[in-house]
Amino acid sequence: MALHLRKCFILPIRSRLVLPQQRIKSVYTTCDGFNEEEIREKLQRFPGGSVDLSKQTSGIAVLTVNNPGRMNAFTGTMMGELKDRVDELEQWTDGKGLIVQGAASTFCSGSDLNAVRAISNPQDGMKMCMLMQNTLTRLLRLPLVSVALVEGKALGGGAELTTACDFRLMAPGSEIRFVHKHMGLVPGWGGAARLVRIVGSKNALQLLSTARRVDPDYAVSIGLAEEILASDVSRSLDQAQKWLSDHTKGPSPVIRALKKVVISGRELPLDEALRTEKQVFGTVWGGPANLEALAQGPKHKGHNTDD
Ligand SMILES: C[C@@H](C(=O)O)C(=O)SCCNC(=O)CCNC(=O)[C@H](O)C(C)(C)COP(=O)(O)OP(=O)(O)OC[C@H]1O[C@@H](n2cnc3c(N)ncnc32)[C@H](O)[C@@H]1OP(=O)(O)O
Repeated sequence: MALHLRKCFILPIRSRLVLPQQRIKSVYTTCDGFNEEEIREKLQRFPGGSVDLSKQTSGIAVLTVNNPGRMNAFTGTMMGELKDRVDELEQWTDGKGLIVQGAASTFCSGSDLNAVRAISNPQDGMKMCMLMQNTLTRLLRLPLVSVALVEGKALGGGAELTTACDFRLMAPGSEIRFVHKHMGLVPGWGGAARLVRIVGSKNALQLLSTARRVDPDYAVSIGLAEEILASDVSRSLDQAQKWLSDHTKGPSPVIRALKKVVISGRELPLDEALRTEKQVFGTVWGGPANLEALAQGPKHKGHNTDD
């Protein structure tokens, strides 16, 4: 074990965040006994569905959990595909926004119970856990403003997936539900750690210990969701696109830099967050967008500076 550890290079937390010109690092590495190939090979035995990604010239991408015959439950192969899509998004340097949705107007009903039954031993469960925690942590750390578009049901791992986005928009009648207690489980994809940071530990403990249905009104009241969409289900994605484009108006490098400084403010001790902020500031100060704004002179007279 000692020899094994000496071979590992444990990255300090600051180097695991998204820094300029640096790949986002994973939570678990070989030092933690994590072998991605091994768990992905095991999960390959549970095929079905897909995780689709469409990147638009607007700088907004749409990631779709696509397994409608099973309420968009994650099969084993879909867990691997989600990781591959996050890899793709990390390489997408023109991007500034991301919408995560489910197919057929419902979000996601968590892990495919058939896969769960087949890997229900602690060792395999924790390996699946490490794969999904790595992926969802990197998803949240992408330099993209991300929104979970919640229609229908987001249950179990599906509820955890909503917490791996910066924001949540909910369609009328939709629900987020941490059903883990009823499965004799706790969240394993990082959903508990993120939920505490979103709604606070009291609300998080209530949602987990009651496994209650969180409808849009309640979600907004506890800060789990930003807004409730208009009732026209056929336009949910359009509404989410409009909401996100309003929140990402401006040059992509600036929007990406803003997400980076918020990530470091959220995850790093103050001194390190300040150092990261200075580093990111250096990537935009005197950059094209800054120089163009200076050339235009003062323009922020009205309340809405986006006019
Ligand atoms: C903890 C976390 C983890 O892995 O760490 C997890 O996510 S464990 C998984 C946590 N998720 C759950 O416990 C949700 C389980 N699913 C449900 O409670 C229900 O299906 C709802 C999602 C509420 C939808 O109910 P509804 O009556 O509308 O439809 P339904 O139940 O007939 O489901 C339609 C079809 O989707 C399938 N289906 C639904 N959810 C599934 C799932 N998670 N895994 C595998 N199949 C699933 C059903 O078996 C059914 O297939 P057939 O027509 O062929 O019968």
